[in-house]
Amino acid sequence: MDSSDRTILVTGGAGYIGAHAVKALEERGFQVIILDNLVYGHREPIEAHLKAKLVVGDISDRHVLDQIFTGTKIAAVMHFAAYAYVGESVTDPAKYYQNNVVGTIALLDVMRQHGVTNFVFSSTCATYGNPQQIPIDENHPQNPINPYGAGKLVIERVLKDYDPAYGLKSVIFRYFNAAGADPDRLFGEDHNPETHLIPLILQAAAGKRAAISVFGTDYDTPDGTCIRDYIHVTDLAQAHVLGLEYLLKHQDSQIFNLGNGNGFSVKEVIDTAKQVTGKEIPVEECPRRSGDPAVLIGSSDKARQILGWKPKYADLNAIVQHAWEWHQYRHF
Ligand SMILES: NC(=O)c1ccc[n+]([C@@H]2O[C@H](COP(=O)([O-])OP(=O)(O)OC[C@H]3O[C@@H](n4cnc5c(N)ncnc54)[C@H](O)[C@@H]3O)[C@@H](O)[C@H]2O)c1
Ligand SMILES: O=c1ccn([C@@H]2O[C@H](COP(=O)(O)OP(=O)(O)O[C@H]3O[C@H](CO)[C@H](O)[C@H](O)[C@H]3O)[C@@H](O)[C@H]2O)c(=O)[nH]1
Repeated sequence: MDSSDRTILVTGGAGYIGAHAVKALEERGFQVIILDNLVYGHREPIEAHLKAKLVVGDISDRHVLDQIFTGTKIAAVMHFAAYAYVGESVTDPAKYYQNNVVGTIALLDVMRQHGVTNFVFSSTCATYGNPQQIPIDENHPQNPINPYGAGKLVIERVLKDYDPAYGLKSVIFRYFNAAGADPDRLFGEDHNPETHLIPLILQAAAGKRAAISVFGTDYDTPDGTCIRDYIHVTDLAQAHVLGLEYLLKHQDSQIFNLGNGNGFSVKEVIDTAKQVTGKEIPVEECPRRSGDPAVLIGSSDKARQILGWKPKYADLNAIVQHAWEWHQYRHF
């Protein structure tokens, strides 16, 4: 790999996980072009804190993609761009299949035309559906229970078929619950609307919302609330750099879970946030949210063994602490 082979196209790089990944790529000496339509992404922190060139455009815009691939030799595409609201995917599945499936296939078509054959894909533990055993490893059956997970699974299948047919090599990451923020406070989780547990708890701690709703207290878990595997976004970003380097070196398609292998209940996350923030966090007990499995915990042994990935911030305290610092000190 010479220096001209170190430019990576990062779609969705102005979003939550994408921005952290671009930071990690730049720290590792990669050049980055971000393609983001800014429907959910944020321009300001990208332009303030990253060297990457931001192209504002859509993954399904063939013209924009042609310009990017013609202008620069792209070693790989890291594909974060997608819609990611599970609930909305149930009420408006067309929006999800159009963007996450049709849009991704359009991107893959243009890559093929330009001879770009390395692809890193953001998949999700939502492709597994209701777990048959815990922890979930990569061989667990995949039976998604919502259109968001189903669409991600379609792309996993497309990638499986494109490898032998077109030589398209991919690393697929199935994330568990991405959380936390950049320890240097440059980026954080800034979804609008926000649906994820930790940022909503911190909004309640900051007095920006009246209370945190706890969706279900009658699950078959020790305290009756759902258990999830929270993974620090900086550790996710690091895994992407390792996955990319593995792909470029070995030209070998792989699938990896990314989680910590530890589960925390909703009540435990709220208790941790109380300790970290020193604030009262009003709680409102609510009915279950439809489609939520009681427990989701992943085994990431494969990523540890093959990629040498070691999460640096596996402790829930650090995850919540970094998220809280970013909430308090954010500039944008
Ligand atoms: N957040 C999680 O816990 C989680 C878990 C599993 C998988 N994922 C996946 O990780 C990826 C990133 O998630 P995130 O939480 O950072 O979401 P995000 O919404 O913060 O980032 C997605 C980015 O993609 C951009 N985008 C969407 N559609 C686009 C299009 N057609 N063209 C160009 N840009 C487009 C958005 O503007 C946004 O900046 C997604 O693919 C998501 O499905 C996220
Ligand atoms: O206000 C809230 C928000 C969430 N929860 C609970 O907190 C847990 C975590 O919920 P999140 O919405 O933060 O995340 P999910 O577990 O729904 O995450 C799923 O959706 C994500 C997409 O946003 C990713 O795909 C991820 O891999 C997938 O597990 C769930 O038990 C949920 O019921 C609450 O009790 N109150």
